Amino acid sequence: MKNYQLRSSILDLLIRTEKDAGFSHLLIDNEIKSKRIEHKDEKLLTEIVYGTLQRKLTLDFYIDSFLSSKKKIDLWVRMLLRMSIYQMVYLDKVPDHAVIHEAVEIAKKRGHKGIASFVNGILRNVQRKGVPDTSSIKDNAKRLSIETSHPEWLVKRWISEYGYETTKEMCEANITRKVQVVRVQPLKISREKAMEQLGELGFKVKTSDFSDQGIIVEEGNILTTDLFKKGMLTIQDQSSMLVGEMLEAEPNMKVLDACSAPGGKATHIAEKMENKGVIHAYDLHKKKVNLIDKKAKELGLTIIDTNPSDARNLKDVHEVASFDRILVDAPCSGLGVIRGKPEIKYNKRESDIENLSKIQLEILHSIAPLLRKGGLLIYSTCTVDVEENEKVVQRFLESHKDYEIDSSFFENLPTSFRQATGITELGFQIFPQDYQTDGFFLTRFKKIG
Ligand SMILES: C[S@@+](CC[C@H](N)C(=O)[O-])C[C@H]1O[C@@H](n2cnc3c(N)ncnc32)[C@H](O)[C@@H]1O
Repeated sequence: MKNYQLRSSILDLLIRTEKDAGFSHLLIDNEIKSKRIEHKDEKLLTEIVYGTLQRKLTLDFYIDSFLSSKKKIDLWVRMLLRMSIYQMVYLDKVPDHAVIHEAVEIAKKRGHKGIASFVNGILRNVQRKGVPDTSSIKDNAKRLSIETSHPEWLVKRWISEYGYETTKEMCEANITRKVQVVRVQPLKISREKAMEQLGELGFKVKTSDFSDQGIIVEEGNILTTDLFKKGMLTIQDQSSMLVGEMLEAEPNMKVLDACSAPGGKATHIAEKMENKGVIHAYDLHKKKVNLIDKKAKELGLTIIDTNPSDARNLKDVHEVASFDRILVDAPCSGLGVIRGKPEIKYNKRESDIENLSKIQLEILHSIAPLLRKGGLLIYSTCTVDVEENEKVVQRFLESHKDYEIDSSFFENLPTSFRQATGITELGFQIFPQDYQTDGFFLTRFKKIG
């Protein structure tokens, strides 16, 4: 693909992520498939799209410092400037003069000579003077917000919840690249054998500490392998694999997965159960539930019984005390997965958090009677926020005296995590900077009454 076409595709993709609030990883996948982007270009495209999105606020700070007045610029022009400055400042793959040349060509074709000369002017300034220094910004939250491209409300919120140092580390981790991690389907292939085969194909792999099924892929795209196509591997972040491990579901148990789509954890649990017993899996809509069926089919798992339902209505569907294990992997603000889905940090509002924590608690309240005495319930989210995590757990315990935090949860954690910074008496907050995973929260309750 010609440089011009590639840059044009990148620009279109970036505009779509902004306009449609689309998920960047899905848009990138579609773009790669639909335009048959060559392998060498695929890497560059992914790098520029993610990098530009991850650093949007920082790049806007740079752009605005070169504008003479509060000049309003069209979205596509701003996007073109963002992606060009991103390449000039953070990548050394393409020389600055080539980046500027391509940007000016695009500006000429999509706009007119005036816009081309405006784009040229700003980019030449960046080339000559460099980007402005942020160290003079005195306010810690504001500086961190600009330097790491997180909205100021979020930085302030995290500082008040976790302190400045942890927040800084978290924001910095969120602008690094996400590593690919896969889970082996152990009923089809052992982890050792899968790693051996991946090694032979030239992949750089290592084992995960989170799950005996996890493989970290340091280099190479797993989606193209036969192992993946034949359902021997599936993509799953390490922190989310910890749920399947800690639920301790055994063959022939009856399990409830109340918020299940797209089925990453349900299929993991089915593997742990050796595909024996039953998992009742729910999500809000048929379309979502179909995703669980699709994943189960790909992996050759047959014990997941799926149905659309609001988890808050399940107490009318199932008998009291009828489940051995329950998973509530709740809908959440997703602030733990910002590294892989940078658009989340720009689209979320602080008011969403309050609303979500209400729903999370309602789901827990309504499914609580369904667990049998002695059974285990995991509550998890892919977010980093006290309101949605520890506070929901605390409120649930206050109103359910028949439940307690299962202390063996902490003892059963893999040894390397037992002293983790995010462990409290209410659960385990995994920060994205701690193990290069998604940010994630999980805790395990035991029913005692
Ligand atoms: C974090 S995701 C679940 C991920 C899934 N457990 C996995 O491992 O693939 C949360 C899910 O909850 C669903 N959801 C939201 N509100 C719900 C509700 N009231 N009842 C059931 N599911 C709900 C969302 O559609 C979303 O698919």
